[in-house]
Amino acid sequence: MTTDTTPYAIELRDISKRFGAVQANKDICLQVPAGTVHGIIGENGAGKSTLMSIIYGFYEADTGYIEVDGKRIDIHNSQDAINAGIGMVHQHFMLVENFSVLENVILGAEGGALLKEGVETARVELQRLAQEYSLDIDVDAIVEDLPVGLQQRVEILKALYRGARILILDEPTGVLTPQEADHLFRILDALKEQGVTVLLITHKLREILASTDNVSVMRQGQMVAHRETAKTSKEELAELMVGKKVRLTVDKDEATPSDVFLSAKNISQYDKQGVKRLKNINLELRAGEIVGIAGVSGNGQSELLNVLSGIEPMTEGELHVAGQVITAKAPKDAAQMRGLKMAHVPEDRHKMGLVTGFEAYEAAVLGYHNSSDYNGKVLMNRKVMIDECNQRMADWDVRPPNPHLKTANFSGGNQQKIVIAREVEQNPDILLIGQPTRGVDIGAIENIHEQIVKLRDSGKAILLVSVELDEIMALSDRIIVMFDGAVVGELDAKDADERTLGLMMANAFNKEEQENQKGESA
Ligand SMILES: Nc1ncnc2c1ncn2[C@@H]1O[C@H](COP(=O)(O)OP(=O)(O)OP(=O)(O)O)[C@@H](O)[C@H]1O
Repeated sequence: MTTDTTPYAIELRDISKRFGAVQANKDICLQVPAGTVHGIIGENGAGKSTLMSIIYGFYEADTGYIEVDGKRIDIHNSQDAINAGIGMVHQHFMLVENFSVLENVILGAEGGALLKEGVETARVELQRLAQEYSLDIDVDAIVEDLPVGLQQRVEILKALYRGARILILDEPTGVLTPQEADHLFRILDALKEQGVTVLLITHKLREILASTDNVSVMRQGQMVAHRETAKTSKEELAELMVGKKVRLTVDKDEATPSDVFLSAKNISQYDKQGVKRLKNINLELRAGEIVGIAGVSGNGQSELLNVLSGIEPMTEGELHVAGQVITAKAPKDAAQMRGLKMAHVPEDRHKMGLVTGFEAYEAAVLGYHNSSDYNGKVLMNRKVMIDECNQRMADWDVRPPNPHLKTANFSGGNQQKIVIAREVEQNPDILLIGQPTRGVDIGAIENIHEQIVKLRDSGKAILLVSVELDEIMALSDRIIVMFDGAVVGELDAKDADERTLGLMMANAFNKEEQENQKGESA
């Protein structure tokens, strides 16, 4: 109970959950007042997603129970959670892509909605919800045509339509552009105003400070601290999460770039529909430098990484790498690019970085599995693979350090460490790296950034794509800005600030400068 005897919207009492040897949650207690946004933070593998999965009925707790509005409820599956007014927006959306927003929302909650009047009633209800919560969405749009930010709003609508009064958001901004993230936080304000309670999991302390009322910290399966957000700081929260002081900036000396390792000349790419996704890209990557690509996602950065890494062919242009000229007529695939000492950390670890059914030691050699280091004459050399995996898990602090755990069963941030370690430890001449710290906790970010700078200092070339402007500014020596498939500007990282980059990313920089000049001369 809260002090004024209003029951908490949700209260967790001594929740514990074990997976084999791993105690994922231990005696977790949490009290969340109604109409508040409650942040939950913790290192990768601390047990946040497990706890949310228990609340939403994906897992059953071994011991402990949950109260909603002061009443104990038994949650054995997601339907029980939905019946108790709990909704969840997952990191990976669960939508039918070729269905409309309306169809997605009523799917599984049809009741009478399958009948014609039912659909109309649902449409009216959806429009009302969309308006009430600032969701700004066309209910007849087809989901696959919507950008990720809007797809996420469909997930929120789905939960609200099912009557959710408690909404769980697991890393909701991981895939959003800064503008989409801002809109999401406006939606959270609207939800709060209507008395909805939000549980927000995020690694971004800036978001915690900006949008939550209270925050709880998990470490190694336990709840170790609760704070009122207004009375804490980034530094305190980082320390509470990791158990030691964390450096929140990147420490690096000035770059001394030398030989050109990669040169893209007039590279263009058309997609299957004939739309030009990459427009005459020219760029050079030199030994000993980190080049950051800034841009609102969807402006060609992913296509650029895919073409440079050999995952997709270019349509026009030339790529010069390690003395070889790669063209649309003489393309190379990803395996051949690896042979040119180019490594690639893909933006989406699930789709391209890992095979989630593989054990960690198998995933740790993916793409390099034909190397004679791992591939014996007849069978794979498992002992070498497992020994190496053990070593990397120790060096990169992968938790749990178990080479035989399926990669699906590692937490998101630990999956990311497995992928990055695999690519960096090949000691490539060129590293293409997309969203290196997505879903990664603050302590592990520090380590990943250090490793990237170390690679640069050993004379390697790094191309970094990230939606995190802070990360681009902190790591890069040079920043290239993309807009609508083209390079629209380049800056020395020393001259970059958030405002300039933001304007360049919206292709509005020169326009604003011109406006300013007009204003001055008037
Ligand atoms: N189905 C499962 N089988 C075995 N172990 C699991 C399973 N799900 C989670 N774990 C383990 O439980 C622990 C907690 O994982 P969880 O995903 O809850 O962490 P998290 O705090 O959400 O991490 P992240 O920030 O990286 O997403 C981890 O050690 C993880 O490997």
